[in-house]
Amino acid sequence: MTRAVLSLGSNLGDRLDHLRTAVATLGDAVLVVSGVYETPPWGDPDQPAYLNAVLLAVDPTAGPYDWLARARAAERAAGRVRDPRRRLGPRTLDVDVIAVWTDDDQPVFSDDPELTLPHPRAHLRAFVLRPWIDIQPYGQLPGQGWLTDLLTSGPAAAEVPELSPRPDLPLESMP
Ligand SMILES: Nc1ncnc2c1ncn2[C@@H]1O[C@H](COP(=O)(O)OP(=O)(O)OP(=O)(O)O)[C@@H](O)[C@H]1O
Ligand SMILES: Nc1nc2c(c(=O)[nH]1)N=C(CO)CN2
Repeated sequence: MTRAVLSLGSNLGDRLDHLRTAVATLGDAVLVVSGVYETPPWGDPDQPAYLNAVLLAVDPTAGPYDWLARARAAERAAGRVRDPRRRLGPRTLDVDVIAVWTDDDQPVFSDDPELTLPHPRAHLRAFVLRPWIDIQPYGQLPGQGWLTDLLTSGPAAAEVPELSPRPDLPLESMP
């Protein structure tokens, strides 16, 4: 399995630093990183605004569960503490596995609660789709369709105007 789209989110502490920790932890597998967006909290409104970004990672040796393990390692590196009473509550870093493709470019589908693929709520989240389309303008969310369609007429479309691009917060260091 080679290719994965991962989403990054942070709304506690030094948010940009936490996103950078995720990119650094994923290391050489990272192919391209989106710009950063400031986004209102989704699903649990009583918490600070998030910084969100999406990245495309490639590693011929990584299977789907390796991407999950790397996502969890990045969250640990950013000191994430889980609050079991608040599933969508604030966090230093959240790294979700949005979708994975095999060597021959076939999307992976899984209904394992430990790793559901594609991520079951990705199509509802402008904070995932908007940064993703920056790095893959012709991208598709497997099982849901074109990113362009999801962003213009899907359930996430209404939230797009609430996202603020933050070009002043680059995730990757300039050459
Ligand atoms: N595609 C996926 N990416 C990340 N975690 C997943 C995925 N599918 C299932 N999980 C499982 O979801 C559980 C909860 O993960 P987490 O606490 O990061 O959820 P969350 O980020 O708060 O909520 P959401 O999944 O809605 O973004 C984890 O135990 C993980 O194994
Ligand atoms: N804007 C925004 N809202 C969220 C986010 C997130 O990354 N961005 N993550 C959540 C839990 O996964 C819950 N709500």
